[in-house]
Amino acid sequence: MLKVSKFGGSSVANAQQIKKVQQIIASDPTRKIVVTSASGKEHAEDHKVTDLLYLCYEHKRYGMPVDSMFNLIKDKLLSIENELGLATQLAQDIDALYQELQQPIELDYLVSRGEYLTAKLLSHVLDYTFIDAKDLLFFKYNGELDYEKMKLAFNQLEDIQTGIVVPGFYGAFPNGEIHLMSRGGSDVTGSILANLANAERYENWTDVSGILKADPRLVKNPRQIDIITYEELRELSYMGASVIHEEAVYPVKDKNIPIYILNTNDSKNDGTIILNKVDAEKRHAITGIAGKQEFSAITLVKEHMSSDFGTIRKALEVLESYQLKVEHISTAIDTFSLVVQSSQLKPIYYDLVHDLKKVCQATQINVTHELSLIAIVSRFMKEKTGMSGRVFTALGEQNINISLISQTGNETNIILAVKNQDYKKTIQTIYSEFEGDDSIEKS
Ligand SMILES: Nc1ncnc2c1ncn2[C@@H]1O[C@H](COP(=O)(O)OP(=O)(O)O)[C@@H](O)[C@H]1O
Ligand SMILES: N[C@@H](CC(=O)OP(=O)(O)O)C(=O)O
Repeated sequence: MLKVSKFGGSSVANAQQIKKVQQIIASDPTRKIVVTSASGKEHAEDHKVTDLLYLCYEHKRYGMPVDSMFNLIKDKLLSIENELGLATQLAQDIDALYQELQQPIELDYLVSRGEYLTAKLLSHVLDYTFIDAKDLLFFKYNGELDYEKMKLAFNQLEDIQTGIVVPGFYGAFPNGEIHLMSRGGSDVTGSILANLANAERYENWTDVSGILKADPRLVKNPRQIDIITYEELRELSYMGASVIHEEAVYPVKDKNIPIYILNTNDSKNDGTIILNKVDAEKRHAITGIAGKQEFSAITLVKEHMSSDFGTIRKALEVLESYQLKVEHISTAIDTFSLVVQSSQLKPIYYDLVHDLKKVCQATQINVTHELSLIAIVSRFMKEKTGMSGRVFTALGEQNINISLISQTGNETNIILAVKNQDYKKTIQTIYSEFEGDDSIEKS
């Protein structure tokens, strides 16, 4: 049986980190498929190679010099090669990229070079074969993954038993052009490869010991989640728990392949296991809390809406015509609110409000900006009473006003909107409210 091991940017940020990766791979002979992100931040003030490549592209676009930024990338990668005492083609590859940068260059191709160069370097360290993602991960022109084509390519790989390293974050369109995934996409590459390999497990190695009950940048020493379901993970990651990309769930879920979130800096820690179904022996109140900032709520008021048909549908059609994604809906009798990302709303704001008013014959439309969405996720929520009561009381005691509330019949989460200024305090307050609840009840 094989394991697919994906290493995030922090795991390949410098030579010391790469040595840890080498030890992790050497400690388990079934770790034959390795995916890597581009070299990431060594410390808080450092820059991710991916961010520098985006900056190079933007500078070039505005006719500004790129050399200082490009040299940061060059120095970072070459110093890793140097410290590890490797003799590779890296310097020539980087110089060739610099030459390409003097000509018109596609953004996706340029940014993908971070993963490409890092994976080449790692393949030398591990003595595994480098497989370019453009020859293994295929997209159709509509952006969907082409699993049939990927299966064929994967089955033709000859070096799996000796080990392969694949760059994450990109693949190719049918014409061979590079197509970049969304940020954090190397997690998805790992998940796709785990699916293709029918892997025993998908390991996602990062700089934290698994998924924590809250973002460690907001809550001091949050507890670690031992086991979580795919559904809970998807909700937490979509709502901002950035430790793993929200789309990484689907390829492994189909085949019931467990995901392990593990710490490159503490490889003995069991981390978090993500499964389809958990045979729980402990019931906790909440699995985790996550949140995202910068949302707007469009609130539409229409007299006698309760006796009308189709007002919400018409409003949703207007938003669809502007390709504006609805994050949440809450409804009352003659009014409803649609929550959207502020950055998507901004450029179309006046036209959209005008169209909504006309198409829905709204009495009034109010838009509230600077909102944050916070999700409280738990697979046990259904079985527990008083959860929302505790959340509201705890927030009330801190004078935090809740702008919107939503919960679906699944009862796996409660979603709240609060003002951006209350974002951090809300997450901290909810975390403290439930912190002591772990392992209090046995099933
Ligand atoms: N609930 C959470 N649990 C763990 N980490 C979280 C959570 N929410 C946010 N994070 C952040 O996610 C980071 C790991 O993700 P990322 O930076 O993408 O790592 P990598 O570069 O290894 O892919 C952690 O360092 C942490 O700051
Ligand atoms: N390097 C890409 C892809 C990725 O997955 O990175 P990381 O694993 O470091 O989050 C990014 O920064 O978006």
